[in-house]
Amino acid sequence: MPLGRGRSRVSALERGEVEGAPAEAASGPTARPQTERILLRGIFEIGRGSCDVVLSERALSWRPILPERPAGDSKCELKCKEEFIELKDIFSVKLKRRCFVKQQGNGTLLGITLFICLKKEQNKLKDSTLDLINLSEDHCDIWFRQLEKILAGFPNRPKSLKIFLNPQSHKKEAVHIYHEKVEPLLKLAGVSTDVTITEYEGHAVSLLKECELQGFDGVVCVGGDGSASEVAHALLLRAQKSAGVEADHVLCPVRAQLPLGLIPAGSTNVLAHSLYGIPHVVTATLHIIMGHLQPVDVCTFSTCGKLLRFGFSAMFGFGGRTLALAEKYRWMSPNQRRDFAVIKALTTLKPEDCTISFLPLNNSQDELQRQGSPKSGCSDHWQTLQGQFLNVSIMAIPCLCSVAPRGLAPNTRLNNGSMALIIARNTTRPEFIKHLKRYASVKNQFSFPFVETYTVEEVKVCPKTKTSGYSESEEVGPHESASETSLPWNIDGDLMEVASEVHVRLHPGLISLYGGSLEEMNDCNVTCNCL
Ligand SMILES: Nc1ncnc2c1ncn2[C@@H]1O[C@H](COP(=O)(O)OP(=O)(O)OP(=O)(O)O)[C@@H](O)[C@H]1O
Repeated sequence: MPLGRGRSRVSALERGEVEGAPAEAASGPTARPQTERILLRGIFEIGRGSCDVVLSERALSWRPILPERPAGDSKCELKCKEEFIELKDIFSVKLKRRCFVKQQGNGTLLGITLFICLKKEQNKLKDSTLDLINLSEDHCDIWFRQLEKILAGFPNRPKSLKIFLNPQSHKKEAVHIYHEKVEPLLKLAGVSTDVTITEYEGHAVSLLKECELQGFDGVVCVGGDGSASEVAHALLLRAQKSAGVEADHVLCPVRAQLPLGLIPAGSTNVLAHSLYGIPHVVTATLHIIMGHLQPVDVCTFSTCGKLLRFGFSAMFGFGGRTLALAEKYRWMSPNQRRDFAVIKALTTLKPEDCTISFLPLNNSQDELQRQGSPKSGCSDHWQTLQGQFLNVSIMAIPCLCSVAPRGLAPNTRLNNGSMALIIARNTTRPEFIKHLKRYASVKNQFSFPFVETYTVEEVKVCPKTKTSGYSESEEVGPHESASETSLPWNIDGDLMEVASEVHVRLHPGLISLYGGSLEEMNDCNVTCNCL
């Protein structure tokens, strides 16, 4: 750790209550500034010894008080090392009291307990405590009030949350996960909650159309990708309605008014995994409590000029067919269903005949825009690919998941203002399987002659229908039912059957999610091999 001489960060936490070191406070290893104004100074027992404790504007630091020793005693110097935590890593403060069973009143004061967010390995966050022991009511009261005042001053930390919980997610454990792991931490942090248990698919959308959101600082979804993207979609629809924007034909959508937090409780948790670097419930909860906000790019998916939905990623071809098959076998367990669908889709592998047009993200084009040329006039920047494609992925976020720990689109970021367009042209089944297997390994999954990747801001995928060739913005014919002509799209894990061209546009930072950026994260360990 790059710390100043004789100063170390939160080692008392490592020694004390936290099992399984190493740990460091969530904001990372920065040195404590020396020029801060001191707010309070006093004596507390920390660990097993008395300490001189200083509360300054950004940190709480302490140094053991030791009896005087001859100068140059190196052991003594070592013991006198100052330790500190940054105040932004503290999420709650409580008075610590000893209460006996059936005791009336408050019990005997022991001191103050600070609740701290610690950063562990593999992007995990963990809650921990630091006890400042002092039996004086007056002394503790002054410190307690000052610390409470400081904690109330972090603007992004939510005080009240609207929570949507899908009881059917994954193995129907979302309710249990919420009550066991999420609710206690929210209570500890003093966050009030209003929980709605969804009753059917689309319930969150209809509730979010009408429900009162005034007084809430954020919305949280407890579930998998289907639920999470449904709530994100609903929040964005609501924002358009509030701003008087016609959502069906939205070109420049307005931002969601409230941030969204995701508690991973589904069978796939790609969104939460991409956001937190790990699909870990306590990590997700602590990001929400600490008010870590991350603007995230969102796509609009439209067909025939009408909005299908807001979303973060889509797959067409193999990815769409696999989901369509998995949905048919809902009675199987989520993992069985997924593996079975992958194998079935591989045995019936077939390419889609389509035209893909895309607008590459282009700096020179950005320059043109800055100089005043309208982007819509630059039609010659569009590029077109025509042919047979096994899979088309369009991803605004990296899409980390257990089968692709570095992400399905490892080169994109949550808010880099671009989407990854990844195309697998027609090839033999063994070659395509090799490409899929690479997602789980450290080798480059894109280094195949049939795979192409582009960084884009807009994409149109126009499938060729049996009856009428390429079906750009075409309504379904009189003798065709939508299901006969439509093709399956996987949009954020939700199945959408679309018959015509799908137009995908990127909207940078359209929603704020509680989480961290991938740059701050690390350790995307490659551990699995699904095929
Ligand atoms: N009470 C409910 N009964 C049935 N479906 C529901 C209910 N509440 C929500 N849903 C819908 O269930 C779908 C899937 O839920 P969710 O994503 O939470 O879990 P999952 O299927 O286990 O995970 P994933 O989508 O990540 O594979 C969502 O589209 C959501 O709209």
